[in-house]
Amino acid sequence: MTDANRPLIAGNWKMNGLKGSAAEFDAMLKGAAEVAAKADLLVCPPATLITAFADKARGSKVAVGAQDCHPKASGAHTGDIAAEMLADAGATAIIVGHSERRADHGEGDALIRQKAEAAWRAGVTAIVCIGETQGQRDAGQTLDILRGQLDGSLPDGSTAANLVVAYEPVWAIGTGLTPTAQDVEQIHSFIRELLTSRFRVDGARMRILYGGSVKPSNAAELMSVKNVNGALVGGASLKAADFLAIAKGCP
Ligand SMILES: O=C(CO)COP(=O)(O)O
Repeated sequence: MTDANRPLIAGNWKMNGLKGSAAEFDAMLKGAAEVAAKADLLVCPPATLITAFADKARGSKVAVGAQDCHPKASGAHTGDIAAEMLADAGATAIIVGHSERRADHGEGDALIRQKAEAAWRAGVTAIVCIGETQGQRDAGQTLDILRGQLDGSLPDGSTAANLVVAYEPVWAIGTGLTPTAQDVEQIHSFIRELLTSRFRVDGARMRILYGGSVKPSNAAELMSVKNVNGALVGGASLKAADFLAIAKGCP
């Protein structure tokens, strides 16, 4: 069941992890069965670890994903990785449009939409990230920014099965700050309205994850907010105990 009725707890390891991190991933695999009733689990390690992790995870309750892809399937793009390569390595989902890529690599909505389509072409789910910066929030632009990012980066043809939206306020990432539950509810319901008006039944069933300083201590509160259908977890996804505790916090 890949829809809003079942939470997804996704770990984004960002640029962290060496071969030695396999022990932490093993601990996640070991504990996964215990939390499987609560949520689907996805771990997105750096690309260098996808093959090894996917091999380990085969037949387990943990899926393995990637953090970015190139829009094209192959060609002269030194250093880039195609969605097809990630799928071949064992990834079943690809994060696209993370704010760190929007900021570090100047990625815009049109490119992110192409990357989401590339994920589909490779047969995997696209996890599209959106979120406002502190400056945009202070200027009262949050909803306009989110509307623009959703309109621009979600392809036509998005369904509850092939696309997940992750709302990650940039000011909450890695800072220990989180919006209040009321703010999260307001923003997720705004996102839900936009998804439903554009994608109809699929928009109503699409998962909307919250991301930004999710920890075991705040997971239960955030995950019980209406229209929060899981979490995209950065720092706390690097430790099996924390990652599993966040999944346990799902209602
Ligand atoms: O960016 C994030 C996940 O993609 C969130 O990171 P933190 O959980 O470390 O704040």
